[in-house]
Amino acid sequence: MSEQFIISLDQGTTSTRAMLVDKQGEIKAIVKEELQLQFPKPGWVEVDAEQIWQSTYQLLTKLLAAGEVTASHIAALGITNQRETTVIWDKVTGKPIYNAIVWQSRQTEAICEQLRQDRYDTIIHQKTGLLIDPYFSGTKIKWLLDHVAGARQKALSGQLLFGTIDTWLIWNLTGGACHMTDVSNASRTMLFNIHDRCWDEELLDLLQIPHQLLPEVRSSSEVYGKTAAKLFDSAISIASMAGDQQAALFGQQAFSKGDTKNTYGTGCFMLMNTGTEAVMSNNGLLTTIAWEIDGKMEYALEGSVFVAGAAISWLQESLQFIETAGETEALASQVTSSEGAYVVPAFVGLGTPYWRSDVRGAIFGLTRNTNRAHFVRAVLESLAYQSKDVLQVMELDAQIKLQSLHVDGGVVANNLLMQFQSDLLQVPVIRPASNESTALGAAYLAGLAVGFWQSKQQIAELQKVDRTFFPNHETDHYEQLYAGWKKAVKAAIAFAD
Ligand SMILES: Nc1ncnc2c1ncn2[C@@H]1O[C@H](COP(=O)(O)OP(=O)(O)O)[C@@H](O)[C@H]1O
Ligand SMILES: O=P(O)(O)OC[C@H](O)CO
Repeated sequence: MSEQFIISLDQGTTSTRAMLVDKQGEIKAIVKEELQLQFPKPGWVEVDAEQIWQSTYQLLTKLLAAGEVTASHIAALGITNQRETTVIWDKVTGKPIYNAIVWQSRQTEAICEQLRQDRYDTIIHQKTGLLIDPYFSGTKIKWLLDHVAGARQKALSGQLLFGTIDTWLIWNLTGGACHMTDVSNASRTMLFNIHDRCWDEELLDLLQIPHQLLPEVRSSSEVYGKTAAKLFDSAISIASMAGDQQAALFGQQAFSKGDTKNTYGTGCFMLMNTGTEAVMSNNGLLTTIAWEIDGKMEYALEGSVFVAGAAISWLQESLQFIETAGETEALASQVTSSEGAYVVPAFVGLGTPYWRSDVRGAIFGLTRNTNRAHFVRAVLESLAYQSKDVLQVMELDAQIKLQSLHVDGGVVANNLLMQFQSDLLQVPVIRPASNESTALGAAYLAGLAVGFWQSKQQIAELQKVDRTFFPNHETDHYEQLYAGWKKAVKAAIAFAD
């Protein structure tokens, strides 16, 4: 049998998934394993990096068995990963010196506050496209070197290696032969100059990070190396690495400037392809590298909503208004509007474009008539309003008018919300047939590198749409609703002030 599949490995925050993808872009087998996060102190989020590697390896073995194939049937393996999460390990023993610090973790807030006070905001934004925040890897590396006994000394003597999860996995998969990352992951470290395409010496000095700790930065689609002989019955080429949000953009075939996707999971991540131009935002969006293919780097603007699906989980788990997330659609359909009720689910503050971590959730416009259906509808609508908040500044910064929005993530099963999103934005909302855009993106990038697919054009032809939601053109009505949302957000901010 010839090489029939690409393996796509999607290492996310709460789970790892591995898939076999065929030439038609169909997923032929999928296996998944949950991960145990650790919360050692309030606001800290960590995970056992060794567990990530061990479970990934087991999952790959399981995938081959589930698909009834051997490694010789695999054309290439692609890696996509939760971004920013930081691991430092000893290159001799291969053991991490501490847990991986997860992107959500706030333990480096004090380091960030110092950088803000020292007025590094502008320089960091200009060089990296990012804002100073514990979210990104740079301050997490500094924290590890400062807090783990002996780490700084070992780092200086070249004994330690740093990596985001892509790097940690490729290093283990290749038996230590590849200490590499790709440009999309590097662009989330707050150490990478996204214009000059290199680790930035000034930022490394600022955070006291020795250069020898850092991986070599490669493109997102090329053969980096092969899996170590001991792992599978034959070696598999590893041919893509990409951060999961960028991979989702690629998986949605958002190849042209202005193409935009929104992933509705726990939070929302919206990315717009801005082509070869790194558009710098004046409104709190991040500028990030989308991917590099054949020496050509492309960029994206990114905005995030902290609470999206998490608000649905809140209805289910904390308020017990619903038993399953899916019920929200039938419930909200019982009414034609929220009748003036607005829920601002700012449980952990507001992200783009407000960046107010001190704001908390609020409810407005209740009447004696407001019932469960109105309330659930208001929560669903809040996801669409928050996405519009992000998109408005994105269009402004990119000087691009959105033509349609590609969507993915667990929440997009909700037809009522997708229709409302289309009405509110006044553009078609396109839901793909497969909800695995992230994994498909990594598969496509790997497939391009080994000739499994010949071109982006060929990949674009694989696109299968489940449903397109077209806008209802009562624009005044939706503008009025949105104006109400803006007032609600303003009032929630005023309450925090
Ligand atoms: N039909 C639905 N309507 C609204 N929300 C939903 C629906 N189905 C799932 N969700 C929500 O989607 C979220 C999970 O999406 P997922 O993409 O798996 O998230 P993540 O990758 O961030 O863990 C949960 O918060 C869940 O409540
Ligand atoms: O693992 P996910 O899908 O929640 O994605 C996490 C993001 O990459 C964080 O930037």
